[in-house]
Amino acid sequence: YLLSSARSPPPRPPGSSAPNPSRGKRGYVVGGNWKCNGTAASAAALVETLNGAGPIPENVQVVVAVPSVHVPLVLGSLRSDIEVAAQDCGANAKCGAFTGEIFAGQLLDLGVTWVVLGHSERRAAGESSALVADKCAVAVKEGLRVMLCVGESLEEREAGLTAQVVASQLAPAAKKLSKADWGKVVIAYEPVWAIGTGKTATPDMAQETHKEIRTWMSKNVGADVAASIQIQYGGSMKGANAKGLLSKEDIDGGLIGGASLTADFFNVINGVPM
Ligand SMILES: O=C(CO)COP(=O)(O)O
Repeated sequence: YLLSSARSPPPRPPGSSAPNPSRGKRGYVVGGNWKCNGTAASAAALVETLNGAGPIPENVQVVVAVPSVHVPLVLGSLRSDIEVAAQDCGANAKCGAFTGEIFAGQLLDLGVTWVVLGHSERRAAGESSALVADKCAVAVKEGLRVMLCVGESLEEREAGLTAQVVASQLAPAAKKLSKADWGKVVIAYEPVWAIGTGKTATPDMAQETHKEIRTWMSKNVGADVAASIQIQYGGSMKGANAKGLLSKEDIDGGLIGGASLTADFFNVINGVPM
């Protein structure tokens, strides 16, 4: 697939947010998931808000996941130190007769550098972890970076199944992806009960699951990958609660829904420890 990126390359290569010496090699990734919100006019206004917000700290990589229909508008107008993600892509490994799908290579062709995969709202619409893993493999092969979302329901948490659920969501990806592929992946831990509900996991609850994810990755993919992979927290994260979450050892950023549609997104970004 011929790539002719419409956007000049981002100033920082993927994955190169500056390290914080106290946390090994990992910098932070803060994603804004706009979900299925907005019009062309409101997307343009949000771009203006982001363009006018202050500088981004050295140790943070910022990405916004915008509705596919708004990708060209955002790529053409957004400040170049924020990267652009799609919210999904197809499992098809090429262009062709796949009505309604978007091939990962088509996203790269536009200048999109990331894709969110396996969001709970897509899983609720019927996506299996096996399908999500297939999509991850195609996306990474084409050169996209992936935010791979996992997370348990309230029922599962109350039954003590959180660690098992996230492991089962990661397992098919672990079968499909090589260690090098994992270098292109960020895991977003998003407990379903915290998404859009105003109920945030406490920093300690989130840290516990992030640590379990890292331990699982160490056993099932490799200690090196586990040590370097960035794990974002998502679920009612906003400026007011970001600092507490981001101060935790295994929380390497956030994936922000509602608050990413407002200037509060930058309060999350600025909540990252220096
Ligand atoms: O789903 C989310 C990000 O992907 C989180 O959404 P909220 O921040 O609106 O809870």
